[in-house]
Amino acid sequence: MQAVEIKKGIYWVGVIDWNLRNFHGYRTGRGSSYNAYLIIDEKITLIDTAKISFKDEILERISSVIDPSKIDYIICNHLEQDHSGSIPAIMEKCPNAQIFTCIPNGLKNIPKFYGDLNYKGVKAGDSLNIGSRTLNFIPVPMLHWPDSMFTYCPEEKILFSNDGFGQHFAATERFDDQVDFGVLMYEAKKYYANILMLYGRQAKIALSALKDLSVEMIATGHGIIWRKHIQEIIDNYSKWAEGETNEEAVVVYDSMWHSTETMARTITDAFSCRNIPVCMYDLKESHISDIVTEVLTKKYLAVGSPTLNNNMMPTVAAFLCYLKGLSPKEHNRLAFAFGSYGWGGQSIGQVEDELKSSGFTICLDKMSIKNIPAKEELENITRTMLQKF
Ligand SMILES: Cc1cc2nc3c(=O)[nH]c(=O)nc-3n(C[C@H](O)[C@H](O)[C@H](O)COP(=O)(O)O)c2cc1C
Repeated sequence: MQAVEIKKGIYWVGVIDWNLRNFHGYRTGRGSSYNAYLIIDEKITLIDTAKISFKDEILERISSVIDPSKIDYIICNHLEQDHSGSIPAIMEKCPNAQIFTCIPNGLKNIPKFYGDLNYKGVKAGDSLNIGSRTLNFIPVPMLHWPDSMFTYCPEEKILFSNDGFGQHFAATERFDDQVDFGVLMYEAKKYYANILMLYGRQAKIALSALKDLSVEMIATGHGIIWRKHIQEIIDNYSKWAEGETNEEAVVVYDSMWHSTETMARTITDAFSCRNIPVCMYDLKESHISDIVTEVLTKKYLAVGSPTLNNNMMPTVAAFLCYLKGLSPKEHNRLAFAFGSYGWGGQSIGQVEDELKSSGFTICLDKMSIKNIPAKEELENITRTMLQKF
């Protein structure tokens, strides 16, 4: 387990989690990594750690550079256990090390995680001299926990951004110019959609804090380090945080006997007839974390469910629950509901209500069809869609 020198005297000592496929409900098809960075200076400094299950691996990587007992400072940019979980194991090796965490929320909460250790709170504008280098602390509260912060090293022009700009992407390569750019940006978008979409306001504040910094490397807490495509990822974060959407559509549904599915196909076809790029997802086959990645940048969303026992289908309810949590309410996105039913037909109104309470503007009356759609009913959907779009 060798460290990777990312700049003279600065080492990646993280962990690659090749087999991670489910990260608190987010499907991580490409695995992930927990990136930690070791700076060799007068004060040996470790920035972030890794999940507790990988404590031996991170210690081995650190040991390939120095004896871990020599660590003076540990910067905890974020308390979540994928970044902080190995702190106790590392502190056993360097019991006199000082742990830096954000004031007030990091300092207040960290004892609940790791008990009584040598903590020091830092706030915006604070800096730490570690010898020939300085570390400046930039709290980014709610990006995506109250304690989240970035650490910036002006002498090296490196931003240690923790969850900001990260991606769940396991790879032996460490830099953005070494991996496929399309895959990398897709995974960065998927990360933003699933973890940060609801914090657009906070993302904009974080981006404005970076405006005056000279950054040559963004050393993320997950995935690949940015050094070539820094402007592209910052530009995309600005667009995502603004809630910019393209004239594109997403159609999402579940169906028991294909009637709602037939409606979904008709709706998809109508978008396509209007040259609105559209993708269609059956919730039995597609994962909600992949679907919200598309929703992030597409203007229209159509959601369909048949009625099952006076309700929408549980798959649709799960999708809408996830979407409601992530939806930035201030963005003007357009949506409508559709579905087939047998008698009461409650599901379609329920879907519409959920879309409204997720902050979507309803752009078309809900479309309900009793039992199997007749040809004229489908033609009516097409006509309505073509008139609207
Ligand atoms: C187990 C089951 C429960 C159902 N419950 C309801 C219901 O409570 N209210 C209703 O209007 N239709 C109900 N239906 C009828 C379906 O909504 C109807 O068959 C619809 O056309 C199915 O659409 P789909 O082909 O997209 O699955 C039920 C159907 C099944 C199989």
